[in-house]
Amino acid sequence: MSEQNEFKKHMSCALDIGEPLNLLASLTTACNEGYHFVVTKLIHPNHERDLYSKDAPRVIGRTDRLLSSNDWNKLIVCRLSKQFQIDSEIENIREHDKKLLSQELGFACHLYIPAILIKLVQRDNKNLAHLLNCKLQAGASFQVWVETPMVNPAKKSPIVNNEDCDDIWEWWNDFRRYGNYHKRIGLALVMPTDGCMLDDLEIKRWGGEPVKAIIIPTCLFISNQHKQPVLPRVYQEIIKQFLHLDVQYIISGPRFKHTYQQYCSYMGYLGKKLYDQSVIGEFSMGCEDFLQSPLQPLTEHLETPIYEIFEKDSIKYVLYQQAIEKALCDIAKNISPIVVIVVGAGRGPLVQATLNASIITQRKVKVYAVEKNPYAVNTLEERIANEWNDQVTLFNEDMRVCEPPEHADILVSELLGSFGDNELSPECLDGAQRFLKPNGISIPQSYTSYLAPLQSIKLYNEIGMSKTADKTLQVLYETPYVVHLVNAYQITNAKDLFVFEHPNRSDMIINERMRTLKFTAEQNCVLTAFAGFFESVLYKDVILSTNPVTHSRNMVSWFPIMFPLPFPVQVKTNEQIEVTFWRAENNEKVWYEWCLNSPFMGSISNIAGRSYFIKKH
Ligand SMILES: C[S@@+](CC[C@H](N)C(=O)[O-])C[C@H]1O[C@@H](n2cnc3c(N)ncnc32)[C@H](O)[C@@H]1O
Repeated sequence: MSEQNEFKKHMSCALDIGEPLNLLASLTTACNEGYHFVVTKLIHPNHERDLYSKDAPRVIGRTDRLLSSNDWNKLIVCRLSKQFQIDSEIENIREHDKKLLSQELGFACHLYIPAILIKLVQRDNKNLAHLLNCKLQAGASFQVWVETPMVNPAKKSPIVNNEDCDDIWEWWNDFRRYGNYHKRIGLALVMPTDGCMLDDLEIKRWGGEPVKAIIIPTCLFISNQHKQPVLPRVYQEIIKQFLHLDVQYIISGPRFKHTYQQYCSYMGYLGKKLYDQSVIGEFSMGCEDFLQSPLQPLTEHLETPIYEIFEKDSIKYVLYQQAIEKALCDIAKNISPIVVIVVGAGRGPLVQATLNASIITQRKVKVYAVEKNPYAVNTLEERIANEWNDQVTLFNEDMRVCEPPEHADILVSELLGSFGDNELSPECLDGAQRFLKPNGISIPQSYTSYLAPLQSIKLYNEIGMSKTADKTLQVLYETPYVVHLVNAYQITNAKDLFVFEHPNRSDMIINERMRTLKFTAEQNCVLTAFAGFFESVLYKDVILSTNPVTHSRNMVSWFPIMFPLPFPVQVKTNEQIEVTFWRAENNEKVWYEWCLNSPFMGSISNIAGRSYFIKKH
């Protein structure tokens, strides 16, 4: 494991030190106990502020010389001194609190505090949103962490009926909508003190929100047999859901049977334990929510690191080998050797899988490898000479024009992109099937793209932030991205979209497609994009899948593809999300277009492939 991964395994933990009289002493103690930063009130409890009387003290809080600016910026997250009623209907209260809050936010800016914590105490927080967004617009550098219970506390009250019991997510959703989903407004979720109240759907939706911190009340810790603090399994499961998000953990509340140091070292231990349990994590660590352009292997030669990553995914090759074994067994016994042509052979793993399958099934094979990348061919030449004893014949050509000396019983390829057909597997295999015998087998036999509606405010913002001089926002929001989705909520299960079968024996081969899909939202949420996956039938019952519900276990080769929407769309429970997708082509290129029909009628994204397309040559 790389050093960076080791580093990522470390949970960043903060201690909520309340309102200490001696900030420096409390900070030093917390740091010595292993905490990375502290949460405290910015305003010293001894400083009562009065904005109206003439001889009111001018002192706002502690002197900034108490800490270096670097320490203020790295070690202190602030709570506001009180719950400001800036959305009060009473003007005097509203204006008074607005002045105090403005002063406090100004002081936070002055100190270069990295984040401030605020609480929402009612549904309507328009004025608070207005003030905070003004500060952010005016250049305030802090993040705003909205402290929100994971479960609405009102839900637990026997006297509140369901209609009165607003979903706390709605408060948050309204608040950040006022600020147009500002990238510096995030969440500090408070762990429920009654774990059973949290349902799976709610947790998943929080997973698609910009969660910056998780607050763990000290009352949640219990003692293990060594009298050390531990979190009950139900809370560990919650932490697991947020493990790969970049969140900080804040320990808050009085200590009971344990020391704050013990809480901190337990969190360190828990982080390591949970990371060690997540198998997929090791491969994809460091790629979380990172927007990548889909590969164009047809027109751009892949490089060594990419082939290396492919080849690390043993599961993919195990599945291919199983499919080749089954296909070899199905070929008539009188055919020997069986001609297998591996098209797009890369550095040879599927050639190797074919030779392995030949040994296992005891069916003699003659293998041709077709690869257009001259640098990968270099490797294939070396393997033919040193590993494969001239059992393999190589063609350094495009499969669409290559003329092998004999026709194939089996045509093996892996030209699949994150959306199945998006690296032009259909076009390549349609070109290559000329040299497949009339009853020959293609592995894969088919692949189907899958689509699911997605909520990810983080990724929505990331796209906007990737703006450069040569890419307009319109281009960025109608380009698909390959992305390891972490800070995202898949709103419903994916549905199948486009199917491609090989060999394609129809008289007229058409790889253009158009289809409309409908999904039903299970809860109120925000639609920001569509996620794309694929399922491929390699041969008979050997399936390779990236669709979450059928995902090939431990396979890591493909991250999902994401088709963004130009702006977030609010969706209500049971509302229909309807989208139309096109796969279109001309002589030069293939591209997708997509259009939201419901709950909001959008315009067509990527018309004529103006922002994104896949080159054919
Ligand atoms: C996704 S990689 C798979 C490589 C290898 N088979 C594996 O599984 O690791 C696809 C390979 O097909 C090659 N390729 C793509 N289109 C091709 C074409 N039209 N003709 C020949 N090779 C092609 C690429 O250069 C690349 O090496």
